[in-house]
Amino acid sequence: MKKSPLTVQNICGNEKKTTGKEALVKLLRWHFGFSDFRGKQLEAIQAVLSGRDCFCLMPTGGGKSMCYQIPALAKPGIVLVVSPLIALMENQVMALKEKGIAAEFLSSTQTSNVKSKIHEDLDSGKPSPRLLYVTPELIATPGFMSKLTRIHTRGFLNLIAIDEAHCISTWGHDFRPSYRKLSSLRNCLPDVPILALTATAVPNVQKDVIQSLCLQDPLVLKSSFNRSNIYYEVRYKDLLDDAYVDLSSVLKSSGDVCAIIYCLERTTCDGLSAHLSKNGISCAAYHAGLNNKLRSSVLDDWMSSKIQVVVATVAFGMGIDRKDVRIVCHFNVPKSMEAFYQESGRAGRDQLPCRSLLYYGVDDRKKMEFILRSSGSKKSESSSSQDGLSKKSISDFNQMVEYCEGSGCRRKKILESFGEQVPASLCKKSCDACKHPNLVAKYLEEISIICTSHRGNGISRIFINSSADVTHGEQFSEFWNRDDEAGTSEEDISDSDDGTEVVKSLAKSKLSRKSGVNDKIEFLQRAEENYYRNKSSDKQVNKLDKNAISEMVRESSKQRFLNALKEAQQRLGNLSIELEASAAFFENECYKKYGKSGKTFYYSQVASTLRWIKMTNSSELTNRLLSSTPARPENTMPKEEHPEKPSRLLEKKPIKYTDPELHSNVGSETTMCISQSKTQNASLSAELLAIPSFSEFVNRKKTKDNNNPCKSENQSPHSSKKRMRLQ
Ligand SMILES: Nc1ncnc2c1ncn2[C@@H]1O[C@H](COP(=O)(O)OP(=O)(O)OP(=O)(O)O)[C@@H](O)[C@H]1O
Ligand SMILES: [Mg+2]
Repeated sequence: MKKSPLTVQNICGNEKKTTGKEALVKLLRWHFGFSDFRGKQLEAIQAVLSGRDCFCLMPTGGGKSMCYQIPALAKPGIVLVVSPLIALMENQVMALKEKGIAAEFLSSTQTSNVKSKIHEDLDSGKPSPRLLYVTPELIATPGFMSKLTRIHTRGFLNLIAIDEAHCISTWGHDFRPSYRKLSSLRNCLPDVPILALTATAVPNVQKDVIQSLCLQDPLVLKSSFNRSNIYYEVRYKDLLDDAYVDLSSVLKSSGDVCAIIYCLERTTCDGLSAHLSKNGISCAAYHAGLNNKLRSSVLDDWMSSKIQVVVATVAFGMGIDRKDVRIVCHFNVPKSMEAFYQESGRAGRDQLPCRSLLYYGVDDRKKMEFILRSSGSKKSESSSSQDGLSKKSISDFNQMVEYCEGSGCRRKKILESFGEQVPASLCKKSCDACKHPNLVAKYLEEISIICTSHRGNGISRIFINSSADVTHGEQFSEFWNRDDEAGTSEEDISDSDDGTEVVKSLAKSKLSRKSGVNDKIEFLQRAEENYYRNKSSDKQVNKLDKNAISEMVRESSKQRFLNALKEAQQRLGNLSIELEASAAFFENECYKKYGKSGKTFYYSQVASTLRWIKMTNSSELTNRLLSSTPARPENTMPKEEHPEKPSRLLEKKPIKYTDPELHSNVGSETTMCISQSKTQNASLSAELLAIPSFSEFVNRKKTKDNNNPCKSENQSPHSSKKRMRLQ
């Protein structure tokens, strides 16, 4: 229901009282129905109403818009709002109009008829909009700047609000060159207060924003970045049989909840959206490849709950405000912690519990690294200062990798990346690493095996596959910074810019064939697209690939076994074993078991065997090496698979030792002299303990540590580190 406008003058009749809390709360209740201000809203509002500049850092969903919407209602005149996305402006203006608040926006998407009506109104003796939303590009045009100056001279311009102000900083994660031109606002309109708002600014970005906008003695308001109602979780694609199926069942089991799924590429959006729809989930794709009409209709349908799930590229980002988003899923790893924070911040804006789910894949990581490096070389070609930026984007991305691959509280990692030091207890088990530490430690162990094997591979697989023909790819990612924006024309700006930029940059490199570097980049971009297109186009091959354990992975596992055995040898003192052959033996055991199950099973076997080696005692280890695995006909096993028979794994000289640990395991006091006789092997193998599963391992370990605290303190640094991770 629309309400008639209420100004502070109506309430108080007295200009002096208009910035008092009581009057402002009345405005808030009347127009927005909220009982009180949140966080630092009131301080920001009072500062700007008193004519002071203000820099306001509030978390995503914290209510920054209110900091300029209330001032717009408190005084006659106009609040100018600079916003980076047309979709965002449209959205806010529509919501304000529904509340009976006069608001307009100016953008290239409007018809000239609509635009000229707004301009006429602005030129009139009494302009009607209380809030006028514009793009930074429009501000940069001389015509519009003189219009603003005229409005100001007539005493109608109360405040300039720069929303998503981090876009002004080249160090910000979503830099927009057009934002830099906003510095002219202070020169042309020196006495109009400026309010800069952002949710994502590390300290040097904050400084940059304040300097670039020439804020004078601003009131700096900072709130914690913590989004306590978001539960953070990472799922590992490499450990899942099918991430599509997994996501689909997560969504189904969560009920018909509202969700945003972010993907790197448009083709993934389309494919995933089709998959989810087939599984009965109400969803649609949203990306820059769709025309404006279709995009608006998807946004409208989603905002009005006609559809619950949007599968989108980052074109669907900053400022999107549907209150009841319960799940934000990143189906590909984002490029930086700031981007991740912004996007996951779309969840739970009603302050109710919600979930951030990130699907992390080692291939995705490699792909992002590749793109960041390629875009870095492209940039450094034009300007050496860009080189620093490309290094920065890689180090920004590394924070995201650490978020996924590192152990410890995810919330703490997010907050620390913004320079906020917090105790781990702050999380209150609201991330997977705090809630299920053992499980997450297990996943991380398995992932580290996969990562090692990828590292062993040297340069990205993309390069290996890049000899394929050049594709005229339609598969674009939309995460690029917007620093390639071509001109200052307002026409350049829309929320589809991301996609346009990629098209432009590809086109550019096509044109400048003379440049060797450009050629290379173009080739690599295409090769990369080709690689991923091929990868997703052939489902059959894909399925086979998914379960294949490459020689490289096997080699890397052997290497890990070798390292673990070396450590065990040091830890256990007098253990004489053939290291290389034993490593091959353990790897082969895992590989044979994998034959029966999937790739995940292999990784999990390798991980649990490694854990076992790291914690086991001499006798268990020796017995394991002496044991024959159940006989397998010689001809079914390729020779190179099992180069060493178990009997050759122990060094030739007999070792005499007494191990008290063995007593508890085999139930009798044993002083044993190992020989390699087959008979003896057979009798020993009957007494062998199986390599424990992960939960058995943890429980056994807990019991051991409880029984013998001194011993656990004396363990090697490596095992103590692991113990910390498991607890
Ligand atoms: N004082 C308040 N009490 C209750 N709800 C509020 C209050 N202020 C704002 N909100 C609501 O909080 C939600 C988030 O507000 P808003 O869109 O302004 O967040 P934001 O800080 O701009 O976030 P982002 O950085 O993600 O754009 C909105 O739905 C808004 O209506
Ligand atoms: Mg906002």
